[in-house]
Amino acid sequence: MGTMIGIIGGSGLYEIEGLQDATWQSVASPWGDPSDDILTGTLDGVKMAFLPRHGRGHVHSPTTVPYRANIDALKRIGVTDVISVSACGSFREDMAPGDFVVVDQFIDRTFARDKSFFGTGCVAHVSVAHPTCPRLGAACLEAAQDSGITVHQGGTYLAMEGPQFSTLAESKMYREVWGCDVIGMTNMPEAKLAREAELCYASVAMITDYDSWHPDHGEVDVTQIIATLMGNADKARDMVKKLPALLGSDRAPCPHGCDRALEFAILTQPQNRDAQLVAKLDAVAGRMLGA
Ligand SMILES: CSC[C@H]1O[C@H](OP(=O)(O)O)[C@H](O)[C@@H]1O
Ligand SMILES: Nc1ncnc2[nH]cnc12
Repeated sequence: MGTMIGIIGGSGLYEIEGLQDATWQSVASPWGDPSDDILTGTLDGVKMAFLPRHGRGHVHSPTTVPYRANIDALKRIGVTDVISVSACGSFREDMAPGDFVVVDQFIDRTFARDKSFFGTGCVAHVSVAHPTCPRLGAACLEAAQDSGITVHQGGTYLAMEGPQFSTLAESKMYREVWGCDVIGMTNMPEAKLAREAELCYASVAMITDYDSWHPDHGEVDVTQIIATLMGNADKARDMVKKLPALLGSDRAPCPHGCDRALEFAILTQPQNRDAQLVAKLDAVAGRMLGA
């Protein structure tokens, strides 16, 4: 099977440049409409897909991003590796605005989103102990370093519901008690859904601010975030351009098993499965369900 890199662009990253045969294509999903059309093309001989998470023109809030449709649509068009690029606040002095962090853990505090493709009539329990793919994360780290970006390896991302930013008390708790490194509003349930869909997933946080805990920086100011994002977006595009050469067009089975996550996860017996749900799972779990 060939590699197809899927980039989910967060706030400030609504398109990427340099794709050969670039086309915006509409992808229908049984899970609803994705955030936008998907830009497909080729870069250095590797197939690429780009989906702006909030839609072009920033239409979807973190709560209303159609996470299931997005992951389903990416898998449906053949994406094998998903890289999320997201604007994030920082809980660490040494992770400064302008820096990137290759996130490897999450704490999920979101509560108003559909978090699974599975449910009544087809129950599955996948492991998300290690929610990101180390192979893909390593490629992102190298791509960022090669682009001259100050990038940190590893970090815990607190996923909050939003859309309001954190209170000072929350910010201090996430930092001092829970030991989180960065905060954002969108990587959950995205990472969990990617695992259910047996896709490798890596997350690159572009630091835009110090959230509200920092005594010298006061509260989060979205105009400041946007200003930082404008500088970050070009860096993110540079990083993306380096990824195809690092990942290559031939794809071996994931050494960490991301592409086999459903192997022993589906508990509902074939005779007890809901036919409609099984049909909706054709792209996500067709390998296991034979749908
Ligand atoms: C523009 S500030 C808040 C907004 O930015 C982040 O979006 P994304 O993760 O898609 O880059 C954050 O999660 C909020 O949605
Ligand atoms: N401080 C912050 N909190 C949540 N999401 C963010 N996105 C960018 N900065 C953020």
